[in-house]
Amino acid sequence: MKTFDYDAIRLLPKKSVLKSRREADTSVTLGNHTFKLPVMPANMATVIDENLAEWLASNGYFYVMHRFQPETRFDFVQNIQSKGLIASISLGITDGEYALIDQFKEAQITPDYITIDVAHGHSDYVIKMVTYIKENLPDAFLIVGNLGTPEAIVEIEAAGADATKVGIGPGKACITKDKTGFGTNGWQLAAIAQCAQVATKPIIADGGIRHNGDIAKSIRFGATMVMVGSMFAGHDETPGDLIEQDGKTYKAYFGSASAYQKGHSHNVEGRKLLVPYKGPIQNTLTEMEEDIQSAISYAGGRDLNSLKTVDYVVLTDY
Ligand SMILES: NC(=O)C1=CN([C@@H]2O[C@H](COP(=O)(O)OP(=O)(O)OC[C@H]3O[C@@H](n4cnc5c(N)ncnc54)[C@H](OP(=O)(O)O)[C@@H]3O)[C@@H](O)[C@H]2O)C=CC1
Ligand SMILES: Nc1nc2c(ncn2[C@@H]2O[C@H](COP(=O)(O)O)[C@@H](O)[C@H]2O)c(=O)[nH]1
Repeated sequence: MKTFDYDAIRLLPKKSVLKSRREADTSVTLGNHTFKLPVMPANMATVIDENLAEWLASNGYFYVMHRFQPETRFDFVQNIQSKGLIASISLGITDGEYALIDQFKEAQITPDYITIDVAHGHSDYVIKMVTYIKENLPDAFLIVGNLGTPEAIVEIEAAGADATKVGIGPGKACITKDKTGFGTNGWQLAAIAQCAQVATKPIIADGGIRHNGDIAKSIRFGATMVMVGSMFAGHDETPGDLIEQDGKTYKAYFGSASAYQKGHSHNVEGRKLLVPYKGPIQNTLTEMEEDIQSAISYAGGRDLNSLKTVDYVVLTDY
């Protein structure tokens, strides 16, 4: 099996048809809605909170709220939908999560997007949850993760997922490969390519995005959108206090399977690190948009579709 990752790939330019990069359209449709960028912040406690979720929804960006304050999710959905905004939440697969689905059904409230968020999404118990959600909240757009193989994509799509999320262990706060020996760390982009070959529904590339150019590369190899953790952590709007160290300013970024998030030390697969403080998140989103517009121009097109067919080289020294 040939493997490669983001750093080994260079996309090859085609003749541009744009007078200005500002003409390039970076919008993407997922389910019934169209968003400004093919990018979403990771559903992690140090990346998003309810305030940022509402800001993103109000400004045309997709988001997935995390599941680590489980008791707030019902009110969150009710509140954000009362403002005419999209509700997008995460669920686990433990018994209590079924009760939340029942609560939504009884109240006749359907979150617009639900993401099943577990480490190993290719699981009988994930399939059971997919089935339950599709039976009880059929109008919710269901994203299921995380997966890392074509077999998993085929089975989870067949179970009823509307989109799948690919990436086992490429995240910056991740220690899965060291703790278990498993995952797509080091070959995440090739894993996306393999999964995309069998996928009939959108794929979200999750983890390992270190540069804005990695967004274009993800789309070239089959992703519809990307999920970004560490690059979104550290902003004014992301959760956490500023930390001063050696004259520099940081914010904490910790894995959802870190002892810090779990509150215990069993089955830890994540770590805590500091990321540089980055100021307002709008600046980062604008830079991403401009870089994706440039990428579309290099691809010789007018929108994200043009990225899907560009040629590329694999650098052999990696
Ligand atoms: N993308 C990635 O590479 C990874 C992401 N994460 C993130 O960390 C958070 C916690 O993940 P997770 O531990 O799945 O969530 P949970 O702690 O909610 O566990 C999921 C459920 O599945 C059971 N389970 C069975 N086998 C596994 C397995 N191999 N790995 C994990 N759970 C298993 C667990 O039981 P029991 O605990 O008794 O085994 C638990 O009931 C999530 O937000 C997830 O996205 C974590 C690791 C990797
Ligand atoms: N193996 C682990 N993966 C984790 C954990 N917490 C989150 N994640 C995954 O990382 C991405 C974000 O990656 P980044 O490279 O953009 O920082 C996130 O969406 C999860 O899929 C964890 O504790 N362990």
